[in-house]
Amino acid sequence: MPDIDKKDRPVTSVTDQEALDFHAMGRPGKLEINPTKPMATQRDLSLAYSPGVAVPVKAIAADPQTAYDYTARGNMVAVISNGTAILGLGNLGALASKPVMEGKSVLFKRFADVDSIDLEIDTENVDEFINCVRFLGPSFGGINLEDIKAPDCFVIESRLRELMDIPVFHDDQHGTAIIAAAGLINALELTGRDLKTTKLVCNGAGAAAIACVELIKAMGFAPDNIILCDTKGVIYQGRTEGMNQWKSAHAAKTDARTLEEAMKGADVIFGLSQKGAFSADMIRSMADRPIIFAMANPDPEITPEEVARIRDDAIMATGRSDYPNQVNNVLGFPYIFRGALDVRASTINDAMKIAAVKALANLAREDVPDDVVAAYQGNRPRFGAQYIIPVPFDPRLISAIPVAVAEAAIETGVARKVITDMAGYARELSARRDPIASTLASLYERVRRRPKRIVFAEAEEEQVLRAALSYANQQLGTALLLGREDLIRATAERAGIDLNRPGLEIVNARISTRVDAYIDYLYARLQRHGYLHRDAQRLIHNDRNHFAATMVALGDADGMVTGITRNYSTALEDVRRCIDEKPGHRVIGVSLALCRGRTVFVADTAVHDMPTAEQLADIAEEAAGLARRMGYPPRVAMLAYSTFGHPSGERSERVREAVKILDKRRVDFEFDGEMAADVALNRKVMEQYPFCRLSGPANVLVMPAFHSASISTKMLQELGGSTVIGPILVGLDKAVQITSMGAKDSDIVNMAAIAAYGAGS
Ligand SMILES: NC(=O)C1=CN([C@@H]2O[C@H](COP(=O)(O)OP(=O)(O)OC[C@H]3O[C@@H](n4cnc5c(N)ncnc54)[C@H](OP(=O)(O)O)[C@@H]3O)[C@@H](O)[C@H]2O)C=CC1
Ligand SMILES: CC(=O)C(=O)O
Ligand SMILES: [Mg+2]
Repeated sequence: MPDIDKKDRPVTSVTDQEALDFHAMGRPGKLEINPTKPMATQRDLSLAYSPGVAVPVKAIAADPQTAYDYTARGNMVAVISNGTAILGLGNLGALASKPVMEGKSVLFKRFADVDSIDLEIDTENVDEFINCVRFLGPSFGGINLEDIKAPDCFVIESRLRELMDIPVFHDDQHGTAIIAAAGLINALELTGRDLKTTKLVCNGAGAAAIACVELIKAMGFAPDNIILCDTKGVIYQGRTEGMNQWKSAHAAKTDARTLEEAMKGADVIFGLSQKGAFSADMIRSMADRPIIFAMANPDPEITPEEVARIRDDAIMATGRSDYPNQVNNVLGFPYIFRGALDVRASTINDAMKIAAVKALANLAREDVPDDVVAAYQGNRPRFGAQYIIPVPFDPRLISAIPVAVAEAAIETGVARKVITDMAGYARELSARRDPIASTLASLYERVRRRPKRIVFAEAEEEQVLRAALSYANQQLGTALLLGREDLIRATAERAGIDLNRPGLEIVNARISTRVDAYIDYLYARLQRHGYLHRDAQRLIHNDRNHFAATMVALGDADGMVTGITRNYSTALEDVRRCIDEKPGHRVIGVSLALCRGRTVFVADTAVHDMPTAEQLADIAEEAAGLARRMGYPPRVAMLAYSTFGHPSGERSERVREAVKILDKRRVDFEFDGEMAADVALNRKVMEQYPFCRLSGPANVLVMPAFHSASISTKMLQELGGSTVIGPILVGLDKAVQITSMGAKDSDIVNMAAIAAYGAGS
């Protein structure tokens, strides 16, 4: 059934060195802590600390529930491990588990806006561990236990659940079980199987495996149809070696003694064990249309390619994000805790888990709406063998799962706060999620499906080489490294970059056979602009930007990225000598500012110094077009210092005029102005102008001039903690992106991917 062709193969998305560099870059690790209140003045200090802080102290002492109102507790989850079962890597200790735990904390924030901190506890003694965690209750709204080996994890979790009055949830058990159960329900439906008669083998009898088996039994799976295996083989009734009470509870009445024997004729196999545990023969021996969930991380028990070589009727899932059907607890824990925290649940009970299973399974069966297609690489997936479970970047997860979990908590009486307006709650949840991550992820995915040849015009620079390597490693296409070969090789050697890997090609301008064609092309364009033939020769021979842009213009590359060694406007002038604007378009720069869950497009941040009214209208059209292509229905605010005529002034006139021009052009997006930035961005302030035609806060801000665009985006970045991507060049006839000088390798690769996307991926 799965059609594993080239595009579905896992991309070796990162090298070991890249992973280390990523973690070491900037502030080491993946987390930092930021205050949520101003701490600038004497008054702030008096409120936040002594004497003001005494007031909430007394309020909490009088009524502990008010801790949810006056402290961060209600949105704070601890991710706690002792590192005894780190992914499928085994017991590597508390300290080594820190990157995974920081990662889980980041995922809490990224996907569900839950604040989270990792705590690594350096003991394998169960009692010590419990004692360490049990007293942390006042600090957190929930405890997410992670990567603790079985059977210790069962004792730890159940004792902590008794001792603490906040949710304690061992993610490897219940998170995994919830996702696996949701995927299984859908796979059974697709293969026409009945829960009660399906035969399942689960390889692994640890934390994840035992929880999966318990949950699916609770959902109606016949206990006699399940066989568990561990390193000693089948867990059968009467076995004594390597047993514990949790394994015994699931010991099967069977003559099978090995995994190989157990798998003969099985309908479903769960792998929650170790890399490579399933052989080709085992897969071959399964029933027709088998369901194979190889969930070990980072490497599955068997890969989808291996399965595809053996049979074509399987439904295949792994724990990885680089294959279809990712069965991984990342789909669960952020959202389950979100729902539990929002109703101040005292626990996460079975009803809440089953509600999450159903919500997840149902979501995969729903039609994927237009505004979500971006999360699915631009393709609209349909419920089927290659799509049994939503992808982690599906923006619907944030509203679907927490609502189901919160409702179940309220119904079962474990909620300490009742939400009555569930529809309003769902809307609030959606607003917590910033869609840019999905946008960028889907942009990368689209490029991966239609890879492009991108010239990296400054390939003698180390960060450009790193970006090129990352571009190739992520299978976005071929990175053409433009520069002097000896210098590129010297830089690569210094940086430890292997230039022989596929996807990297050096283009040595000096010996290129295309030089004459490039000179002729450039001379033909520039001869009536005061350039001699030898000027064109000089530009092609000596200037990387002209060479690269001409390569793109003549179709020898799909796009280019430059900007590290030359300021933006100079690089743009170089490019414009070689490439025109797209007919009917205007070249502008648009910056994406991502701030506190919001994304705004700011234009023009690159080209027009003091645009005329006509040019402002063009800028609005170009920026709205980009926003729409990136999945945001544009709401354009034409910004000025004044709002709808007040205070009046000559500088706002241009902006008012631009609005009239857009009216005349009958453009197909929302726009209004002139207005000040607070009116554009703040719903409450906008409500003071009931005639304003924007249906909500603007997401495209057209600035009255280059200086205001540039100053405001840079201030957002430096003072507002925003991430700013761009300026992204739009309106050119070919795909060219220019980074800022000194951009990091990750910025450069983003721009290269945006160029590749612009080239028609
Ligand atoms: N996709 C996902 O979301 C998740 C995947 N996992 C993966 O599941 C695996 C197990 O994790 P977890 O349950 O936390 O770890 P545990 O340490 O609690 O359990 C590991 C279990 O796997 C068994 N096992 C190990 N190697 C083999 C093998 N070659 N054949 C049969 N059984 C084997 C062990 O057997 P024994 O009892 O004999 O020692 C043990 O029962 C890991 O690879 C992990 O990455 C875990 C959580 C989530
Ligand atoms: C995904 C996860 O939690 C694990 O593999 O342990
Ligand atoms: Mg884990």
